Amino acid sequence: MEQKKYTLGEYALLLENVRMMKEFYSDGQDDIVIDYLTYDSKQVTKNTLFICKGAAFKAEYLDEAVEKGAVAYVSEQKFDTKKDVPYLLVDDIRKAMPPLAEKFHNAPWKDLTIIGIGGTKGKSTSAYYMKAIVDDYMKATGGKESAVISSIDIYDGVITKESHITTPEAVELQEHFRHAVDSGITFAEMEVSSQALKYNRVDNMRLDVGIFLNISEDHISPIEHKDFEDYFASKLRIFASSDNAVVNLDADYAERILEAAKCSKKVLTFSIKDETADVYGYDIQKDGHETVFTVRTKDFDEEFRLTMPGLFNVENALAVIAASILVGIPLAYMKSGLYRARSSGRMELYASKDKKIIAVVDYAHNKLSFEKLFSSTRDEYPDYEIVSIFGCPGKKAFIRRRDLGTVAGQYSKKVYLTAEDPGYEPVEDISKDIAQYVEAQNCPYTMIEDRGEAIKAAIEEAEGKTILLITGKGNETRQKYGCEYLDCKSDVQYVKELLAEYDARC
Ligand SMILES: CC(=O)N[C@H]1[C@@H](OP(=O)(O)OP(=O)(O)OC[C@H]2O[C@@H](n3ccc(=O)[nH]c3=O)[C@H](O)[C@@H]2O)O[C@H](CO)[C@@H](O)[C@@H]1O[C@H](C)C(=O)N[C@@H](C)C(=O)N[C@H](CCC(=O)O)C(=O)O
Ligand SMILES: Nc1ncnc2c1ncn2[C@@H]1O[C@H](COP(=O)(O)OP(=O)(O)OP(=O)(O)O)[C@@H](O)[C@H]1O
Repeated sequence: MEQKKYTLGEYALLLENVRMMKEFYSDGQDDIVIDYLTYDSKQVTKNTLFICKGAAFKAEYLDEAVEKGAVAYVSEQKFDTKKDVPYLLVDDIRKAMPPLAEKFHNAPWKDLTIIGIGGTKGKSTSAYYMKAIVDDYMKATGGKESAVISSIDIYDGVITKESHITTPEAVELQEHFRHAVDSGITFAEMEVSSQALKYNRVDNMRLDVGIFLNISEDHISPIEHKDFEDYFASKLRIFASSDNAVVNLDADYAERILEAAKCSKKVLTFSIKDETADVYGYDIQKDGHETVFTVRTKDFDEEFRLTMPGLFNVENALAVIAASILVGIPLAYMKSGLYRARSSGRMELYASKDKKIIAVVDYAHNKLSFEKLFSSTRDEYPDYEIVSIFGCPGKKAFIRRRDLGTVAGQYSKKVYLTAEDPGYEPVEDISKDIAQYVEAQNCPYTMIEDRGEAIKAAIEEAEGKTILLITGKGNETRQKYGCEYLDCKSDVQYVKELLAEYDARC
């Protein structure tokens, strides 16, 4: 469908109306129609309104943009461009992007039911649980597969791609929503990161439901959040954008989360501990590889099943059951969707033919997820000894080295320390940092930089029934070394190949 386009003057008026405009220089070109909006000079085409933003922005990007067809730029400062071009100066470019993006794409979010998912851990898993439920409902009612914006991948009806960021900038976000609406899609699930909330990526749109899963110390570093309060306060901002809210009563700081959620029209709580929760999960048991649990709400008291391992996933399931209730999805689709739901690179389980080795590829990489993963594995597989294989990223979230080393050391028979996006830091230095905490738990360890070699050694050296927890990379096929992303096999690929070799040997 052809979208309505606006003139430079109309964008200027918008910024004036929302009191963001500092200075407008039109050079008499108010009536020029804007055909494209971007902050990346490489993407500029004819009649683009170009956004200058970011710490790494250079004046030469603007010159390149003008050369390629930008007819005006929005910026916090004036640039001495090679060619004279109109400009719109604003105080805060991050705040200015969402209204511009919303107008350029004609507010597509208004035509979608959007479920936003926030929290330290479980966002991607819950997004795919929600998607499975919505898509079962859509299939039964003749609707289109829902759109999803997650840290794993993005689907919007037009684009399917691996993600590089959890929550895109408003310019891309609204473009994905526009694609979805134009493709006839009516539902979207999206992860809402703390960075997105801090840096206004989800301004100028509403979530039909905002889910708050949990909060634990993470993402604190010079390039993310300066401290826990900044991280937590950013996460709580999800409710300011949500019509309805879902809150985990079992989360740390639940009272403060509930207080913040009060600005939403309706709040549904969930819990596996508190019977008074609106969505109460109880009787959680294993039935073979399946997790069985019962859910009590004011309208039903029903058994659900998850085929994806991980007892902690019951919490993610309760969250999306609450969201499904809020958007009116019938019970049958909650059940069928959750039964088949999967999340790529999360709790993917592979066993050797003799069942002596189970390899779990998972994405746990902070304290909260490590504690949940290791304790849940001990409960779900009591006959197996845990051996873990993981690393930590270079130059960020330093606290993880202590937390992961300690938790893994507590639960594991042996730890293999390996590469996980080392960036500019030598893997050996990162591994040594983690190793001191593993050692403090009297747990033996080995340092093997190559992930494939580390997994291979763990399989070859396994004694008795062993469950390998291979964490932190999921299904990713790239490792960050320096500023380069180098192609590599995913942990899933390594596990499949190495278990096949093991089976052939036995
Ligand atoms: C703090 C923050 O929001 N940073 C994001 C932000 O960077 P920025 O605005 O500073 O821009 P920049 O990277 O300095 O680049 C400068 C500008 O030059 C432009 N450019 C660059 C090259 C060129 O040739 N031409 C050109 O026009 C770029 O398009 C960009 O606009 O905009 C960039 C996209 O333009 C993002 O990639 C970047 O995320 C960085 C890489 C990042 O790692 N962010 C993490 C911390 C993050 O957001 N993580 C959360 C998950 C964590 C959580 O749960 O909170 C997430 O949502 O992914
Ligand atoms: N509700 C939960 N509580 C704690 N840990 C969880 C929960 N759900 C999943 N996990 C663990 O956290 C890992 C990451 O899960 P997931 O990718 O769903 O979270 P996320 O919030 O998207 O994470 P990230 O912000 O790192 O992308 C999983 O592999 C699992 O080990």
